[in-house]
Amino acid sequence: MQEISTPLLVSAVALIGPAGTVFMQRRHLASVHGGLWEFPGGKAEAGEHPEATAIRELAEELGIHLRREDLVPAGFAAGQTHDARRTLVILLYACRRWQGEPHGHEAEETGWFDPAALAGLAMPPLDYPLAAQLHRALVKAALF
Ligand SMILES: Nc1nc2c([nH]c(=O)n2[C@H]2C[C@H](O)[C@@H](COP(=O)(O)OP(=O)(O)OP(=O)(O)O)O2)c(=O)[nH]1
Repeated sequence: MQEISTPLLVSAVALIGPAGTVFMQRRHLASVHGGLWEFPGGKAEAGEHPEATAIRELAEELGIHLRREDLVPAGFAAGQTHDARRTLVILLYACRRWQGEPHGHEAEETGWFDPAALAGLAMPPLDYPLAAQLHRALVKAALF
C-alpha cells in the first residue's frame, strides 16, 4: 500500500519597509532551490500554529522579532515539494512592523525589492503566485 504523508506546511513573511519595498533572500547555494530568491520563512514544527512558525523562523533566519498582531495574511500557494514526494503549502503573511534589523545569516544575498519587481526574480515555483498575490493586495491597498 502506498504511504500517505501529510502536507508540508511552510510559513513565509513579506517584510514591507517604509518605502514599500519587500525583503527577499537568496537561498544558500547548497540547498534545495539553491541560489533562488524567496520570502524568508520555513517549515512548521509538529502542531505549531502558522503564526508561531513565522515568528520563530524570522527570529532564527533574520534575527528580528515579529508580533502576532502585526502578521497579516497575504496569500497562500500549494504545490509539490521539489522531489514531488509531498504536497507543499506555503502561507504568506505581510508585516510592516518588527524589532531589529533583518540580516540573512543563512542566505547567499538579501535585498529590498519593489513589489512589481518580484516577478522578475528567479524564485522557486510557489513563490511566484505568492509574489503576485502580495503585489495585487498592495496595489489595491486591501492589506493594512
Ligand atoms: N519557498 C519555497 N520553498 C520550496 C518550494 N518548493 C519546495 O520544494 N520548497 C522547499 C524548499 C525547502 O525544503 C522548504 C522550505 O522550507 P525552509 O525554507 O525551512 O527550507 P530550508 O532549506 O531552510 O530547510 P531544509 O529543506 O534544509 O530542511 O520547501 C517553493 O516553491 N518555494
